[in-house]
Amino acid sequence: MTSRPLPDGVTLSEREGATVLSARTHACALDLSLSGGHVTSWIPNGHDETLWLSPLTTFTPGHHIRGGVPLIGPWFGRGNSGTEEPQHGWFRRAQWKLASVEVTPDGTINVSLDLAEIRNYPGFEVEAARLHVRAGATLELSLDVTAGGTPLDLEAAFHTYFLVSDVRETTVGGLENVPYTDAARSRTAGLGPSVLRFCAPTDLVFEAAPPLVLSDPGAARRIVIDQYHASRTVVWTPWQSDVAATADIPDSEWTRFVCVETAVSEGGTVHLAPGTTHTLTARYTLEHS
Ligand SMILES: O=P(O)(O)OC[C@H]1O[C@@H](O)[C@H](O)[C@@H](O)[C@@H]1O
Repeated sequence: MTSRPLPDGVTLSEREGATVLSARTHACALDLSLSGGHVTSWIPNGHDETLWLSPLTTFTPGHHIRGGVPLIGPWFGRGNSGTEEPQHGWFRRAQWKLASVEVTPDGTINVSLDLAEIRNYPGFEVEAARLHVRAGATLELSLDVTAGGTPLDLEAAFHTYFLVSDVRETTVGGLENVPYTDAARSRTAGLGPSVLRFCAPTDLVFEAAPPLVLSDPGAARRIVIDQYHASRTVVWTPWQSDVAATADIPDSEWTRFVCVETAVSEGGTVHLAPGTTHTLTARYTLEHS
């Protein structure tokens, strides 16, 4: 961004070498790191924290942050080939730069970040990417990805870690009869239940991205998840049995989050002609229940 002054309530600070933007307005509090283009906290006025952030995470540039909203792309997991490195692509490890920030009279914060570090991997030529964050009573995230000079089979996701009081009590509605593959169980196929509950490690890839409701009765709240230009919803929790496999999640924290990911991935790839752009959007709205 130019050297224009930041709006009232918006500050930039440094954490472990990363630049962190914090905004405090009468509509919400928002924190995001320019390393990874990563939203780490959103607290709409009248509610508690929405996003889980690992107490063991690092913000160090070049690594990825555990928790918040990791930006996945330009491939998901190990990609269509099954062999891409690093896992979940490089957007979440790259440096992003502040393109603009404004606060509207109602306290909504609009931030745009541009991908500042294009990495070259054969078959994944990215010309540009921009993240738009609109945070107030709702949080809306849009990721524009533009293909480079060759066609791009794009995979991308908002890999959002929602803070819940207990994953064992948490449910997800909106996936009834949606076909899924179960990545935790040899990719067996199934159909989503009317209400998805958690009782084991879960890694379900649903073949649609409908509106969802994440219910957290312990916190007496619901989170409405609206998804646009997405083809997949991924629901993940390592559960108690698998949490130790992820070094930057304390073993005791497994009950405290569930990932509901708005994605174009795993059979739902977007085929982009050179120079064309796809925009993936997720919007979160909190309701007291
Ligand atoms: O540890 P990572 O790379 O952030 O991935 C966490 C999880 O992310 C999910 O999206 C995947 O479906 C899981 O298979 C994976 O374990």
